[in-house]
Amino acid sequence: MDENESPAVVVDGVSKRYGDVVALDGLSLTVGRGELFGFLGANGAGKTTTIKLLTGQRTPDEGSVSVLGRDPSADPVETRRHLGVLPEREDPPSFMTPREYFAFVGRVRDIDDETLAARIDGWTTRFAFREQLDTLCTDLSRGQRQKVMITASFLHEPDLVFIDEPLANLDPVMQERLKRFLVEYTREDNTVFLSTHHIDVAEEICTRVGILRDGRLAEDRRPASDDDDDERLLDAFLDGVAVQ
Ligand SMILES: Nc1ncnc2c1ncn2[C@@H]1O[C@H](COP(=O)(O)OP(=O)(O)OP(=O)(O)O)[C@@H](O)[C@H]1O
Repeated sequence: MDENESPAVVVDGVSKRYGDVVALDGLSLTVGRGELFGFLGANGAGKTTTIKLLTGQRTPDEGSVSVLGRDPSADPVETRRHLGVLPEREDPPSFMTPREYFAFVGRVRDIDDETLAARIDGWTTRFAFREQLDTLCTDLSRGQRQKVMITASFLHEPDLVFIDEPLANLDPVMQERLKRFLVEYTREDNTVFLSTHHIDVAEEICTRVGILRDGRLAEDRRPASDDDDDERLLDAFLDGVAVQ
């Protein structure tokens, strides 16, 4: 299959252990191009592990993964050129300003100066942080640092973006703007793989949702809309969890 026709993400029978801990146990999952895929699961369910496998930071013990038709561990640097990644709990370099950090990202991702300037302008407008562009990242608030990280992960407008809990630390207005952006971005046939605990957000914006449980995909479905009788996502999530 041509790389441009292959699904955005394929996980095929993947198992991953850390010592005695079984993080993934025969996980299979396919995400098509243009989907806004919500990846849900309890703490420790294996969401971050899955993203690490898909971004070439780990290799499966069994099974295989492919992103955009490529094996990410075979050539992680080349694969990453086509991906955006917003890792959980990561900050921009404390010793750089956002402008310097974006210039660095622009250089390694081959973005020309004019395009880079236009994209930075778009993101600083969307997230209202133009005035912080020349402040050292160490002096930014947590939400401001999160805005910088989100901007950096989308700067090269990759075909596929993995974002882990992107709404963390954003105020409600910024959350709304990011949600709208994600919907628009995937309408242009880009794919977003959104790992989150915000079930309401997944229900609101995702085109498909997977719930990870016991290292496998327990649910793979469209979110319920207000006018249908499908089980709500929260109920589907709670079905597999012993609530005390
Ligand atoms: N480097 C590691 N060494 C040992 N165990 C690990 C390591 N990374 C993850 N694990 C274990 O693997 C399991 C899956 O962890 P993972 O971080 O993938 O879960 P998660 O779904 O992202 O959780 P959360 O929602 O809490 O972020 C957990 O039991 C975790 O303790």
